[in-house]
Amino acid sequence: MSTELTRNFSIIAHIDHGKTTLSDRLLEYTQTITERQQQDQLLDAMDLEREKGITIKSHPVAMKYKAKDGITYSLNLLDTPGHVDFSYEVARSLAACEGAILMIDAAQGVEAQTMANLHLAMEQNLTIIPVLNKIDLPAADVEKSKQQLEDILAIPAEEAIPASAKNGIGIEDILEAVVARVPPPVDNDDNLLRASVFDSIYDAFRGVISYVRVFSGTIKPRQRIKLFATDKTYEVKECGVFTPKMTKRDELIAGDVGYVIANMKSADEAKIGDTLTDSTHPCLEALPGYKEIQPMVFSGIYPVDSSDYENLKTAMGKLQINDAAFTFMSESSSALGFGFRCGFLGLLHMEIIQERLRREFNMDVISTYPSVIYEVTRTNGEELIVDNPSFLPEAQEIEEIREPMVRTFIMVPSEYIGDIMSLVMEKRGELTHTETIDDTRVMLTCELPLAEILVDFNDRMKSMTRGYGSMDYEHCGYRAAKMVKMDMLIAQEPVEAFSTIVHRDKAETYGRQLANKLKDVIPQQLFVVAIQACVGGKIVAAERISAMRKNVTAKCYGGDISRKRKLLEKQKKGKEKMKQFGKVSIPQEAFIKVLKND
Ligand SMILES: Nc1nc2c(ncn2[C@@H]2O[C@H](COP(=O)(O)OP(=O)(O)OP(=O)(O)O)[C@@H](O)[C@H]2O)c(=O)[nH]1
Repeated sequence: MSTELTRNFSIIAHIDHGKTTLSDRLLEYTQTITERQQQDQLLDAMDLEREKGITIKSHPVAMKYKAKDGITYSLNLLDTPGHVDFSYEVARSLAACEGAILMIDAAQGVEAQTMANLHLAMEQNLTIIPVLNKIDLPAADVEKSKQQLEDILAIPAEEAIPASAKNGIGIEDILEAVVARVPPPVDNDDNLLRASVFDSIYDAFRGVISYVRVFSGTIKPRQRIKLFATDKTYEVKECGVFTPKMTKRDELIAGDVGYVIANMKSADEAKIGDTLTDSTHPCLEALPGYKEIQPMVFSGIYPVDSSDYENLKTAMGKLQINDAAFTFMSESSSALGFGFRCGFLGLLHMEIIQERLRREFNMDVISTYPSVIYEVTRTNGEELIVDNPSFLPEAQEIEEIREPMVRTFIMVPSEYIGDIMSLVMEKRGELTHTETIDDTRVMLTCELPLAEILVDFNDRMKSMTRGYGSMDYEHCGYRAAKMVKMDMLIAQEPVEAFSTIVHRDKAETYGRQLANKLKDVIPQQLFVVAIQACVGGKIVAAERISAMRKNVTAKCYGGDISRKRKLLEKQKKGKEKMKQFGKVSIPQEAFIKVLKND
């Protein structure tokens, strides 16, 4: 079967540049959906996506388009998430395409994520169609955006298509460009089935649904298929395409983008990036690019009320079914009780999971300070991966610790360069490249430790630049660093919920901040309590809480025994909510306050 009339493409853009609006307009123009079916931003199906205004999951859709040459083409559009946490999904979706529409808001110009997403598309050798969107806005400056295309992205300005996704301007030009410029898929002539799984979801009624791009051969119901990563075989129950609703087809052929339902039990059996083939006539090699998604950021999530543990576990299980990138395993902490160690793709992903636990499952949770993954070489040559400070070996057993680094693109108005550079220095980063974007803006490329941008980097960059800065990052390997484990001792007892892995040069400052906070939240005891931040047995910061004798019955002179007893009862109850660390009792709220504040 010929793939001559098929075009597979994605839309990539900086957040808010109009990707979802353009997708909707393309569906409307090709009459894939009627205007009546059309709701605003149809492709962003999840509630949270709508609320946050960002696309999280990729949604493919098949369209028929009768071009000016009179021929009807099959167009497959793969929507991609805009945020860097999900760049793995962007890369997978792009691998299923031959072309990409690069959208640029003509009022804003090229932004940090425009660059990052364009790099991903160029790595896959895709044909790029630049679209200058929002030309209806008075602030739109098409000429300036064209100049930026040439200067920054090295894309010829005459290739750009001016458009307004909102008002439906330029839509036909975009579709014509897709047909004319994006090459049709190349069919492998051995006819063996090769399909790449670029997403999989779990549906309560239909089980696991794998989103696939067929590169060669065909998929049909009742065919036996095999997945490369697991070597497991399945029988195809149904296959079809997205219109955007799932629509059954008799077969999927080379070049098609669609879905396959086989008898799979859980979403992680159909791993994203895996290759699917026929089990009786398999292809010999998997398609390139199979890679497990690795969570980059870890944090403990604990139920505030310990009786919610089982409910929390069930809720996390449900979330994981549709989000293979989220991982969790049980862990316990003497301070927080039983909970889970969770892995995320990045901070936004972490925020989304926490928010969904609260909203969709009504869970009141507390999460510990986020940590990255460290690579550790022991003095005996053994290699370790450490995502939890408690598992870091003793300092004398460590030969080297390496931390994950990110290449960060920061686009800011020129007058803020100085401020941003000091922020980057403070965060142990290095400026590697500066480029002038236009007469008012520059783009700084920096290398920074991931751990340093986790918490407040983006917020501080935004407030420093009064909201005019934008940033994006990509992972760029590991680098050796002087990392140490810092313990907090309260009355000489280490409290592991507060242990962290920090850079040696920052241990004092961080230790002082934490000791100070703890001093405010730990109640006075009957004796002096020392709070000490300790690195390798050496105290780097300390605070003390003075002693107090809290005699709750002092005011009850005379013989009011029942009142006295009541007060003592009350005091006892209060104690139950405390956690005992050696001689000191710390109330649960103290942990929540310290950990939540960070
Ligand atoms: N004036 C104007 N506004 C537009 C146009 N296209 C999109 N918008 C608006 O820009 C905002 C962002 O558009 P979206 O389509 O959600 O952007 P997106 O790129 O899909 O965003 P993410 O899904 O977060 O990556 C919305 O408020 C749109 O209504 C346009 O051509 N003109």
